[in-house]
Amino acid sequence: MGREYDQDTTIGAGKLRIRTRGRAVLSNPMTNRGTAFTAAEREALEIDGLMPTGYTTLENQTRRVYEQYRSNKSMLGKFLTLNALRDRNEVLFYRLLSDHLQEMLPVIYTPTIGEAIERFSSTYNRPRGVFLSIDRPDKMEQSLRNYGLGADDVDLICVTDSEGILGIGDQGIGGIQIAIGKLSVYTAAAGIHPRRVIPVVLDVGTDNLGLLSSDLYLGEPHSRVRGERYDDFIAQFVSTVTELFPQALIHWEDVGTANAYRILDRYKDEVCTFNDDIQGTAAVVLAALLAAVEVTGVDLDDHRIVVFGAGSAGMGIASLVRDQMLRTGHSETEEEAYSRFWPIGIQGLYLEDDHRLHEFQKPWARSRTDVAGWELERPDHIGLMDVIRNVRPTILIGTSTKGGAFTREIVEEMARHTARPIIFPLSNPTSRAEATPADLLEWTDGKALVATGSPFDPVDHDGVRHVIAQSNNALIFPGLGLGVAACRASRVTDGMIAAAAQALAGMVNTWRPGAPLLPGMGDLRLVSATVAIAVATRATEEGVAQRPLTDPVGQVFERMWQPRYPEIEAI
Ligand SMILES: NC(=O)C1=CN([C@@H]2O[C@H](COP(=O)(O)OP(=O)(O)OC[C@H]3O[C@@H](n4cnc5c(N)ncnc54)[C@H](O)[C@@H]3O)[C@@H](O)[C@H]2O)C=CC1
Ligand SMILES: CC(=O)C(=O)O
Ligand SMILES: [Mg+2]
Repeated sequence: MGREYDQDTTIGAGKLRIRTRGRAVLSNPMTNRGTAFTAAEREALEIDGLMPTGYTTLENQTRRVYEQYRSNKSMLGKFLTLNALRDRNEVLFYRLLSDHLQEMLPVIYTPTIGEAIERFSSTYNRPRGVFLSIDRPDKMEQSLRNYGLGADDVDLICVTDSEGILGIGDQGIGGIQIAIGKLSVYTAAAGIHPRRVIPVVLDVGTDNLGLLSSDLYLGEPHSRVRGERYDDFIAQFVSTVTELFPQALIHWEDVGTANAYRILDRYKDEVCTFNDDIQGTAAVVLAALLAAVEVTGVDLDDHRIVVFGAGSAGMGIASLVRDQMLRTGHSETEEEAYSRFWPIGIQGLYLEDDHRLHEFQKPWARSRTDVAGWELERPDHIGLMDVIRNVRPTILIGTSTKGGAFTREIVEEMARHTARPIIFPLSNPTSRAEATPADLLEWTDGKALVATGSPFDPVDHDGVRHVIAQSNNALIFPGLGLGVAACRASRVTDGMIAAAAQALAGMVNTWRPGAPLLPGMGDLRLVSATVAIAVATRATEEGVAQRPLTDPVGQVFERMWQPRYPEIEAI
């Protein structure tokens, strides 16, 4: 038996050929268009009489569902309303989202998605995505096939093992929502076709005791599997998806620190893959830093950078900034570039003899001689305040998950030694942000150059309106995915990540006091297309593009799916 419908998903919206009739047409979100079916379509699809006779255009439907959306009082209510709409009518969902991207991004993405993930099992009503259990490896291939997509039908697979969801840690099976959320952003921002993607959660258990002790928890009810069995499961996943969907880009999301770099290093030269928290974040933050550094008038190489929370995201940022210093600055050796960074984790400043450091963190650790003679608040611990006092940093990056860590005392101490302190509290969701922009601007008398991970309102200080850049990897990953799809890149190279950062940096204009350090989320479609063109161009230059790029602008725009009702043919 064939599928319920057929759609050419390779270019534009394509033509929708529908095989089913009657109520089945209305219960499939990809074929249903509610009262926007014309009289002729209603007759051909045998749905006459199954809805009111009135006809509504997509524009009017969008106005109607927007009113329904606005009537929700809570953010989670808005999230659930949007989810229900997507389950009814996917084109209408994306049309609404695209028309109100800036307003709705905080609902389908950070911060609201954090709450939706935490409450996944208790608010569950219908499945979306693929759930793969470590206890049933024999079912992996069939589960992926059951999703119903063929070898050439998939551009993107977003996968998480849920150990490090945003800043809220291990969320077990609920992590599927971050994969779904990221893929929604790919579609809304970059026009990746919603039927050419697969969200996946790798259920390897959870160490979250709250979830394990709940009767409603829907994941494997045991602690997180680690070691060889975990690695074998990841290897099986990578080989199964590359065999089933050879054109798909594998996007890793919110994998725990101990595994994120290992997985990336193991597979990045073998398959088309990237880690969003490490590489996507690095690219967006580099772009924001380049804008901030320009405002300070001090070369990037001459800044002293504290990375507070030097895990996946923090070390990814440091690596890309280091590469930028080596490529364009006056740092001649790696040692010189490394010497600009001061990484801090939960145990304090990273030191060379700290056996708790992961392999990827070791090159960043400071030597004991670097800190000899420092006056410390506590003799056995080098904390953030100690580093601020002794190093006098000019840039402070927060990727620690520790809400409120950048206190007034710390920020005032930093501001004492630098004219324009660059301070990026990047942790998500909002409750985890290391500081709020309003506080940072007040404590520095309007001098701080600020970017955040979750959205914040503008801040008025001393007659200047400071528009706060949201330095979130959402400004990068959609364009990266689109660029890879447009030229069929076989790998995601470091050069492609750097090209994405440079393209984004090129869109920033900071001449006006208080101007944001990055484009706004309302411009996400333009940003994503610009990033995609740069990525596809670099992939071609580096010889990893499998499709000739004769017309980069045309080839990228041609691939951007638009939320419109395609022409219908009843077959
Ligand atoms: N704005 C953006 O686009 C992105 C933001 N993030 C945010 O960054 C945060 C970290 O994410 P990942 O790097 O993926 O997590 P991770 O778990 O890999 O890294 C967290 C790091 O913070 C350190 N840390 C934890 N508690 C600390 C404390 N009290 N004091 C000092 N250091 C502490 C840990 O030692 C670890 O090195 C999350 O809140 C996440 O939402 C992550 C990716 C992108
Ligand atoms: C934005 C993102 O990827 C995170 O907070 O983990
Ligand atoms: Mg993430």
